[in-house]
Amino acid sequence: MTKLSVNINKIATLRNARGGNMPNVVQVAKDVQKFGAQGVTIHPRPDERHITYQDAYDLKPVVSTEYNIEGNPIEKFLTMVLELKPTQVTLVPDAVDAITSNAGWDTLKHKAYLSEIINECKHNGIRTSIFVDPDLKMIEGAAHTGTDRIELYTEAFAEGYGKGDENSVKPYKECAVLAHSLGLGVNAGHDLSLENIAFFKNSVPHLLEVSIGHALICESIYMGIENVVKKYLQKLK
Ligand SMILES: CC(=O)[C@@H](O)[C@H](O)COP(=O)(O)O
Ligand SMILES: NCC(=O)COP(=O)(O)O
Repeated sequence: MTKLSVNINKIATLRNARGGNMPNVVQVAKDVQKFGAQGVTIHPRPDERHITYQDAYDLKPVVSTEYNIEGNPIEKFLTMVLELKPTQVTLVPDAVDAITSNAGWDTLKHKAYLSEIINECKHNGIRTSIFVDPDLKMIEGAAHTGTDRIELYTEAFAEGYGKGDENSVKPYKECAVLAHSLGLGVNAGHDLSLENIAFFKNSVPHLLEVSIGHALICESIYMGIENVVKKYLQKLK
């Protein structure tokens, strides 16, 4: 079984459009867990354009499943993570002005930097994961940082698969096999959807967790969030 962690960034995007509290991100986090999701993911960005740092604190008491906080480990982010002690922190090298995450870490170039942060998080009882492109060299580099897990950046797969190229999953399969052999847990995320998740899950071994947000919320507009969460759970069995 692969766990589903629902990324609720887009619920906050909608809320922020009017400045009130509708939809309520805390209530949505409670509900997706009630519908069966095994985790809640947030990715607060420095400009707080969707999930805010305050949301991260407000969500802590209601996330009874796995709480996964993603982000670039700038000082403010790291302070918050060390205070909140979520189940998992996923380190993502996103630029301040990036519209969304668009690359994984260069784990060779940033080995010392990542190792230091990972060590600190692990000392505080937080599981660590680092966002990486499906590149065998980056997986080997990740193993040398001491991280518990990697998160495979799945945009290239989603794009290729969407155009009918089933071979786009091959590098992910190879990276997952290597990561597992090196003792790393394997997560994945970005642009996964009801269209591509079953193929990805059935092709990539050792997949512990997927975090899905953008497509899941879009699909929920038409099908309802309870129904959509349950459809993902069915495909991830
Ligand atoms: C790390 C990652 O893959 C992202 O998908 C991210 O967590 C989503 O962030 P946005 O909601 O800001 O696009
Ligand atoms: N880590 C990926 C994530 O949380 C959600 O990405 P997306 O489904 O919003 O592209």
